[in-house]
Amino acid sequence: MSEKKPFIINRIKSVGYAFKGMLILIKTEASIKTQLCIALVVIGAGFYFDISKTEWIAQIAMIGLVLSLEGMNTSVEALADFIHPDFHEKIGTIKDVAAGAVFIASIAAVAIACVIYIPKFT
Ligand SMILES: Nc1ncnc2c1ncn2[C@@H]1O[C@H](COP(=O)(O)OP(=O)(O)OP(=O)(O)O)[C@@H](O)[C@H]1O
Repeated sequence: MSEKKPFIINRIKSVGYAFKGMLILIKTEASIKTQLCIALVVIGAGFYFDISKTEWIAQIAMIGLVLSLEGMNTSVEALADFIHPDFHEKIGTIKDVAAGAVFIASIAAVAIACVIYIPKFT
């Protein structure tokens, strides 16, 4: 806690910590790297097919949702491993549920990609 510093300084420091966390995710997590590659391909497809403003909004929102949930999933996994490094049924369930959240968002992202891009091929 850094309560004595001015509000704005604390906010800037928090953004710095968040940025550091994002870099750690991108540098160390294979799943985030994979999701980022998919995001770049889909962004490229967006420019190639000249998708509409509404389609860009849906696409950017889904990319943000999947990447941020993937980050939260990584954080839950790290926390679970730190708290309980040994095998435990509950840890397994906790990790499965966190992964399940990413899966739900991924299904929605694929569905939105189908809605946007399938008509471009027909
Ligand atoms: N300590 C544990 N106790 C019980 N089951 C576990 C434990 N650790 C992992 N598991 C099981 O293995 C699965 C994969 O866990 P793990 O931590 O390896 O995640 P991962 O999906 O491989 O993550 P990443 O892709 O980031 O490496 C979990 O969803 C859970 O079912």
